[in-house]
Amino acid sequence: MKVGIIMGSTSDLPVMQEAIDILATFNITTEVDIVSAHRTPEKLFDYGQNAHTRGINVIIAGAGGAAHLPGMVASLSPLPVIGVPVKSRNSIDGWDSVLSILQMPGGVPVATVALDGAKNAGILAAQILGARDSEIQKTILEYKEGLKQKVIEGAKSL
Ligand SMILES: Nc1c(C(=O)O)ncn1[C@@H]1O[C@H](COP(=O)(O)O)[C@@H](O)[C@H]1O
Repeated sequence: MKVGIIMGSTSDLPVMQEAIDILATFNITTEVDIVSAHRTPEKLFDYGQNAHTRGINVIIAGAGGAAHLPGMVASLSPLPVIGVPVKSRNSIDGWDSVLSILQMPGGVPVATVALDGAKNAGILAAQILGARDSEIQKTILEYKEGLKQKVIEGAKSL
């Protein structure tokens, strides 16, 4: 089981690192790459058409600005694509990225997380894999238990 994590630019890495990190804590293998629909269109086509043949099960795609990367990958790949809108430099407060990833036409879904929500993208990818892998699902249940305990402990310290 492997998650492919792609982003439009190395400048997205500080945000996308959170997806890489959370998947590492779940012991899920990731393959990280920079792919841009605008700047490396041939690489985008190759990635979208072949990711599923290379053993990738879910794709997380992050991009800022006119964020065409997640939607274009979704148009080419049979895999589930999770889109991460990134609030990049010169963005219109991140709305440019949010809307261009969220508002996909019918037939080509991208599961869009919150602005800079790479951590949730990683968790969602793990949950998708966990639907078919009981070990991963167990890890997710433990993670959820940890969240619950933190809230309970926090409430006790009030
Ligand atoms: N949205 C896209 C795509 C794409 O969608 O193909 N390629 C790069 N970008 C975005 O441009 C922003 C600025 O990139 P630079 O920092 O490299 O100028 C980044 O957030 C990137 O995701």
